[in-house]
Amino acid sequence: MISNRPLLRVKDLEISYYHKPIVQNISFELFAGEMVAITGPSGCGKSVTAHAMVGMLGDRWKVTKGQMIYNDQIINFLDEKEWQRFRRKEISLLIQESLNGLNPIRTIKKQMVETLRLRQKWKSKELEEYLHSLLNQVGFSHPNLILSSYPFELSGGMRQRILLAMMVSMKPKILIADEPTTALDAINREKVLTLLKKLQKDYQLTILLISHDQQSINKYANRIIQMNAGGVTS
Ligand SMILES: Nc1ncnc2c1ncn2[C@@H]1O[C@H](COP(=O)(O)OP(=O)(O)OP(=O)(O)O)[C@@H](O)[C@H]1O
Repeated sequence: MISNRPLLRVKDLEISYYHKPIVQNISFELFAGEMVAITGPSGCGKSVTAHAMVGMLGDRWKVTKGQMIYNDQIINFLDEKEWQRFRRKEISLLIQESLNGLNPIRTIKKQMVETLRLRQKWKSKELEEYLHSLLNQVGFSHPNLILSSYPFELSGGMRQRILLAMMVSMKPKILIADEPTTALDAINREKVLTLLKKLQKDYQLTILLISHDQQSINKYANRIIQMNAGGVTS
């Protein structure tokens, strides 16, 4: 069920690089439980906006105007430690580069266990069962095979689904997926988007999908936000 109170409000946001405004007039709201797509021409500021929402703008970037309000709290001014906590518990960002974020010399199991231990202490049997259920949820019917694999042994689509499982295990309220399917072939693209839709339903997860793929957006999103060089028009 989609709530009628916004979980996140972005109000008249301006983001600058070296004090020069690059992205301006960004205003939109996200409601709990919906999947919203942001689309717009290349370079209009979709990724920069997504990074601002999780406190991951680079050194020379700054939010110079406007507000980001999450659950009635202004989050513009969180410090790095607070952002880290925020990214684990509230809003997670899945970006193409996160695929490289999987450590190539560690098995999937080691990496998943590390992530899960960030959230809570586990007894080993429970941990094992939870790992299996997470991998089942993202569509793997032979979790043991996946857990003993190294990232290079898996396809891009499989790695994407593992990252999603790891993010979901942190139980964020909002997941921002920035072009999650661009590097994938049509079959894997469909798998990842179907999975996002399932996670939205199963966990009441709010999803912000940044995508150029109009067909997928129309098929999967509850609502579309159109961004352009002048900001957000919806
Ligand atoms: N590291 C950077 N240094 C300087 N300018 C940058 C940097 N990253 C992005 N920009 C600029 O910021 C603007 C917004 O870029 P952004 O990547 O957010 O666009 P986008 O809408 O996500 O594009 P795409 O759809 O191609 O991913 C663009 O004008 C881009 O050139």
